[in-house]
Amino acid sequence: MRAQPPASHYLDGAYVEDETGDAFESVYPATGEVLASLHVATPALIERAVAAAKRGQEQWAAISGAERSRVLRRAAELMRERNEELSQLETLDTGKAIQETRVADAASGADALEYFAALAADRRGAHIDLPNGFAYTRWEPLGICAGIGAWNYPIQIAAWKSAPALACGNAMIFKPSDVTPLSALKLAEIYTEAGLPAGAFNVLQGKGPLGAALSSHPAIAKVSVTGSVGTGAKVMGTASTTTKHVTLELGGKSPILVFADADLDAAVSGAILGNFYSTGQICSNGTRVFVERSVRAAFIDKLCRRAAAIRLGNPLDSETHLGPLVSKAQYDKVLAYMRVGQEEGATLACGGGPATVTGFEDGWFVEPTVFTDVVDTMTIAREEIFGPVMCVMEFDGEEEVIARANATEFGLAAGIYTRDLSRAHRLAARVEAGTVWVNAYNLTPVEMPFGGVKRSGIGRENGREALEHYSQVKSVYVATGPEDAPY
Ligand SMILES: NC(=O)c1ccc[n+]([C@@H]2O[C@H](COP(=O)([O-])OP(=O)(O)OC[C@H]3O[C@@H](n4cnc5c(N)ncnc54)[C@H](O)[C@@H]3O)[C@@H](O)[C@H]2O)c1
Repeated sequence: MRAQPPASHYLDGAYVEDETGDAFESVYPATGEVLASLHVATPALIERAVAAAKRGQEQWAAISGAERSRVLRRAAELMRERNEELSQLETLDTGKAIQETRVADAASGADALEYFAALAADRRGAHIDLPNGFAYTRWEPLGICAGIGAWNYPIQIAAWKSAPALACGNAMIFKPSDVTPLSALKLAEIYTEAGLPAGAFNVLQGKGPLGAALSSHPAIAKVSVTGSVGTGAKVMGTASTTTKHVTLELGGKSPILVFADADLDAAVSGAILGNFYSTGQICSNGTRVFVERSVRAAFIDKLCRRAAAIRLGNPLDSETHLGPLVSKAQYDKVLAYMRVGQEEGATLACGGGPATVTGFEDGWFVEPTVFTDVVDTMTIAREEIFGPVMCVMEFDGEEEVIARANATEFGLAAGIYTRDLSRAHRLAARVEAGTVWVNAYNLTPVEMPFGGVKRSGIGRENGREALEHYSQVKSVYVATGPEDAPY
């Protein structure tokens, strides 16, 4: 199985290769087969990308908002037309089941392009009346922005970052994760075909050191990273050396609160989607499921019956629910957490180990896993696992559960299942999270801002709020009368 792109990088409107950069490979997680061989960007290539982005940004920012909107809309159309091709590529690169990638990856990226296309044409400042004149504000682009992606939603992340950046008149240099390097190149092709000026969107391949080089480059004004809390902290440190703007979309250990009055079937669906979708590799997953004591047994019974029906299999088969984990490293990490959970005394209600899929014996498949009798201090209840591993805990009453839900360094998301809407709103205000779902979980429409509090991040993607993270306001004071000098 091959998915070799014409070259490793895309800059200044074309594919570019530089074989002097270290070689690395992208593999299909279901079989371990090599999909593509690529090279890491060299320092010379980084400089070429920065020079191209500077030219591209000047040209792009000089055209009208309405024109920028047309280009982004055309790119969204192309993404939708190519959804099947892009979904297959994403499934090969990530191992995620095609039934997911068809609806949640390029399609979600196209939503972002469309949404920010609409806003591109409507960027306007304020008029402020003053005693001796007036002031007005101008929203201006930042310049060159760097985007750094994680491997779980490669093309979606590239689109969620580049769409608001481009809408505001910036250029972007995007670095996908080296684990999933392929689909961002396809997005670059689409932008060029849609009429984006050369250099306004570039893709450089590489690992941590390339991310660090972009985060410290003096000509780059902003860096937006999606990744782990540790990486976010490093990026913030590096970016501080040149006082860059940062957006950090980081990890989580989010709570789902299930009250006794909830629709239990809906709560079980939320817990399943919020733990097993994308084989559990989602930042906002609700991996700590707190269930009110009186419904605990019924909840676990329904949950395990539903989990047992999850189909692991060929990721390219439309009937498959779950594919493998993305890499051997992630497979080893998730299995280690499954062992630690048992060693620390949690009860294994279902799953708990590697899974064998006929015809894909070399794939990195693991069983959807539910631990019960989990105590808040256990490792599996505190650390982000990033695999299909759910912890179920019981609670008695609102005060107890909100304190326990908030007792974490993370603050990405939370879910509340109850029929008592006063309680839902009361707790939505008290839970420390960037996004709260009431009687739903893990839905991220582009119209709604998304991001974390506490160590889960800074800044927001999506929604109108994202534009403020890709532009800066300039105040212009205009005097309409004489100014008295005090001396
Ligand atoms: N909040 C969100 O929106 C969101 C979305 C998806 C994933 N995530 C998080 O991402 C993590 C999983 O993805 P991952 O394993 O690819 O994360 P990671 O932190 O290992 O890597 C993320 C990206 O940062 C780059 N990087 C690594 N070191 C760097 C450095 N020193 N400077 C600059 N860049 C550097 C990597 O090459 C990669 O492109 C999880 O913690 C998950 O919660 C968050």
